[in-house]
Amino acid sequence: MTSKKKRKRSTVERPTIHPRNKYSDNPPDFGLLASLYPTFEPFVFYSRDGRPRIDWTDFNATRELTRVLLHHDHALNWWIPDGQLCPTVPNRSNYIHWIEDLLSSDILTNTNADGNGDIVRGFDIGTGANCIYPLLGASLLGWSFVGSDVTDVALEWAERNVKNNPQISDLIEIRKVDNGEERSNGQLVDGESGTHLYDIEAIKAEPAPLASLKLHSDVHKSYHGPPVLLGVVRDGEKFDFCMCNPPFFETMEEAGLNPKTSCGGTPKEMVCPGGEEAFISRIIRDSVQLKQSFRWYTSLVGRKSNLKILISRLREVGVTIVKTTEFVQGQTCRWGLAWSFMPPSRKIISSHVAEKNVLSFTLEGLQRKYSAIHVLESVESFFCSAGASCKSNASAFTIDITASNDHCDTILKNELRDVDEPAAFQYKQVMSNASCCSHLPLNDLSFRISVFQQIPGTLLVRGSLQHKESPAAGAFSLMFPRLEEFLKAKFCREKAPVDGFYSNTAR
Ligand SMILES: C[S@@+](CC[C@H](N)C(=O)[O-])C[C@H]1O[C@@H](n2cnc3c(N)ncnc32)[C@H](O)[C@@H]1O
Repeated sequence: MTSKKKRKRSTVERPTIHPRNKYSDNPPDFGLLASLYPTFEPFVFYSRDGRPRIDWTDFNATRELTRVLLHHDHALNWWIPDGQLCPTVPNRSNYIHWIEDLLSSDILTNTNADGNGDIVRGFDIGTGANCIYPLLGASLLGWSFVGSDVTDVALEWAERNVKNNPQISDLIEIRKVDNGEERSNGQLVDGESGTHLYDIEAIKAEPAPLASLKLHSDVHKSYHGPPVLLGVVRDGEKFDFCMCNPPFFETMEEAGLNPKTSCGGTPKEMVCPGGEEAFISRIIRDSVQLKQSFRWYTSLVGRKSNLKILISRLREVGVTIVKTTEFVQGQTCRWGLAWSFMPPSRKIISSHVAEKNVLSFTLEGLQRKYSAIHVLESVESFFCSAGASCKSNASAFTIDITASNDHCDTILKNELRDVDEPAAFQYKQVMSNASCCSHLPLNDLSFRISVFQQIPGTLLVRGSLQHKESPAAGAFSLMFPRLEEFLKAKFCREKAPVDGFYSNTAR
């Protein structure tokens, strides 16, 4: 086995996780679970360093892991049929804890859905056969749920998973979404036609006149599928929140199958026309009608470019608040998006300064021959060529960089000579460069660049400043766009479709 293939267990490699997550201090111990659960034991093997592992590309192994974790740590009985989307328990728990944070924050006036301050009531849009969010929310926090879905298999298995847990079954209702043509609130709905945690944005949106529900951005992607909230939420119902892990993709090819994991997922679970942008836009449109029926509307978002589009839609419809968070899960990054129409209970102060400490961009439409490791090497050459010190961790896909004032100055004063020369990457001096920064603060700048795979052909590059209060933070903000420019020029020059996967940088 090469050294690259050896994956070291370290705090960097472990998914960053919510501090209240059961697994934040105690990641699942496969060895212990194998000794306790004979059905799990055949899936565990030991690598040369003696650590117990499972084959993440084996659906049966990931499903059995989820089953034993839910049993061992949450006292839940659970199962799904072959091929259905298999949730990872630590990751799904992060979303639950983020909602818990939203509900307990003093951002909104603190009246809960049932008005008596007791039971939290949630709505899980597309609960799936696995019914994971209601099961976790009910067992961890005593929340009650309506879990909706459209497919027979999801409804049947979600019901089974609820009934097999009598201790919480009273808390969960599985609700069928009619897949036919129906009218709701006067709208025709088409029938047939998918850590750490920290806020990256907290904005108080300006209410906009709602003369029409037609959004400017509707020209991009629209949803033509079964009802989502409108027509599913009943008259007079109130909820504290809704949550959703939407069908992310527009086609099954786009969904690809991450060769590193096998979490299953049928086309009906993973795909919807218009992908997540269209699906979440429908939730937004429904929320405009349902307004204060929910205190918080939330959804997962799989692509950062969509997050930006969706935030601008929310600004258009006059929500009172938008919150976002980033869920880092191994090499995958997802975002949480939350909004409300409730009056905020206090003035929200923009976390603008904090945002500058974490910057990111996506590289979309990567040519097939390139992977995260090539991007990582180029990041290294970008900074090393300016003299900065770089310590890379290929297994965690990160590079820690320390740059002096002079190194930053070199980067900011220069432009790329030829991005096709990766090995001998050079800078060309441009003395008249207007954006150069020759009077940077003297402290060294330390930051980490991480590369995450989002979906096949799309990588997320994230830079995080190690010392948030560093006086050199401004230099970091100036250098990062240079890195983006460099990597995009090198890796995303070809915008042609690659195996059915299209770049959407122009959106
Ligand atoms: C990505 S899966 C999420 C399943 C589960 N919540 C999880 O996180 O593993 C998306 C689910 O949404 C369901 N779905 C698609 N359109 C829907 C709609 N209009 N209303 C409710 N569920 C829908 C699919 O059947 C699928 O079960």
